[in-house]
Amino acid sequence: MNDIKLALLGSEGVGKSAVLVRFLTRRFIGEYASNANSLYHKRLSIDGRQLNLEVFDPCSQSTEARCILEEPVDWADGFIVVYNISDLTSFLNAKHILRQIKEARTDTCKGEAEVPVYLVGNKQDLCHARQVCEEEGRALARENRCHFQEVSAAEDHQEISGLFTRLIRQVMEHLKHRTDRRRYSGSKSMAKLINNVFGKRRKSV
Ligand SMILES: Nc1nc2c(ncn2[C@@H]2O[C@H](COP(=O)(O)OP(=O)(O)OP(=O)(O)O)[C@@H](O)[C@H]2O)c(=O)[nH]1
Repeated sequence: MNDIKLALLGSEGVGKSAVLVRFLTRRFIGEYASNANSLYHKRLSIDGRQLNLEVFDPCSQSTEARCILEEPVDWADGFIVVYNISDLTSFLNAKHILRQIKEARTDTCKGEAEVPVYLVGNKQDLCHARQVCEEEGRALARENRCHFQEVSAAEDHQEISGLFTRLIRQVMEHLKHRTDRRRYSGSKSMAKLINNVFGKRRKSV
């Protein structure tokens, strides 16, 4: 059984939990308690392979989450960086996060292929209030050599399911070719890191 670890990053209120819950449950839930970091678990099968998926959804309100990239960036096998297309500040923050991931990974994983990252512009249904055009998102993704997609967690399941599946496939490929496996395991698992640093809150969906 493969273990796949993903982290969702982005500004407060961009819809990280909404995107994740759409993928995990197919439902859109309007409001989430968002005062704690969460680790979600799901078993799934992709291309006939059984996977244990763990997704870290940090609470961006917590001061701890702001420095989340400083410590456990090495934990995740792949990242989803989310911004809100109707909020330019969240896009600028996504840019900053992409840079942080790149820098952290360059320092710790020299010589390895780049970690798979998906840049996601959420709240596409709010295009009447759009502050970031699709081309800007695409260009930022190109610059950072990552995938890009605009979605609406409020309105669509298909696109979100598709993007998670593509990212997971890419992660499986990446792990297969990774020579120096630096993944945390056992006592250094993310669950323990989160429990130690942020307090316990784990979810199964
Ligand atoms: N219109 C619209 N609203 C959305 C969409 N996705 C999320 N929202 C709303 O945006 C707000 C924030 O969503 P969350 O999923 O809690 O955002 P988050 O990024 O997890 O927020 P933090 O946990 O505070 O960092 C909620 O009111 C959601 O209902 C979307 O695609 N369209």
